[in-house]
Amino acid sequence: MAEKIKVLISEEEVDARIRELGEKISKEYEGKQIHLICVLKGGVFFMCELAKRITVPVSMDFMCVGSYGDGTKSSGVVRLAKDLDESIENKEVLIVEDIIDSGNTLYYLMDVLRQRKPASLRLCTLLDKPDRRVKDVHVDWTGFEIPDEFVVGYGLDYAQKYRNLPYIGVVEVAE
Ligand SMILES: O=P(O)(O)OC[C@H]1O[C@H](OP(=O)(O)OP(=O)(O)O)[C@H](O)[C@@H]1O
Ligand SMILES: Nc1nc2[nH]cnc2c(=O)[nH]1
Repeated sequence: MAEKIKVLISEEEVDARIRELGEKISKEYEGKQIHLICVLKGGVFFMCELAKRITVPVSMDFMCVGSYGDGTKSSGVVRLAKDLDESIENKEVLIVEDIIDSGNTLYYLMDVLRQRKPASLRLCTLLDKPDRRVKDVHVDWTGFEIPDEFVVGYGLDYAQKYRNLPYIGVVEVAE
């Protein structure tokens, strides 16, 4: 079975939108330092590009969580594989995620991080798939709302493949 990738959002569209988000976020945090938290593994490409477009000072840390394994459906159980290195107490925390789908991952993560008493806790996601939400999550900045399709690229994988695509695509399996 061969897999083909259909482009859903082009590299140029993604780049332009990340620039816009960087401007908006920089304005919102004027005079402050942002502590970016990247949700590994998928969030890493978006985090790097977004961080480069933010003009206020930033620090960053990384957390690794997962509930999908190699499949296309959330198991519903979020596993914390790597915690943050530093305390977030009194910091202006911005979580940077590649996608919010069922909401299970972010619901869990926001709950864990809120208990650590950051000065503020906000969320920026490159993609949002609102049709599949089972847990209510407040999103502060969204790159693109997308339909209910399993997407790859820009950090997003299908059985660990395709994370390195510079655009967002949908996997089509041809017999
Ligand atoms: O809203 P949800 O349904 O919880 O889905 C969103 C999560 O799914 C993906 O992570 P995944 O568990 O595939 O781990 P990965 O980033 O390491 O690929 C993605 O990076 C999000 O963290
Ligand atoms: N690769 C990938 N991971 C996801 N995790 C939650 N939704 C998705 C999706 O559409 N694609």
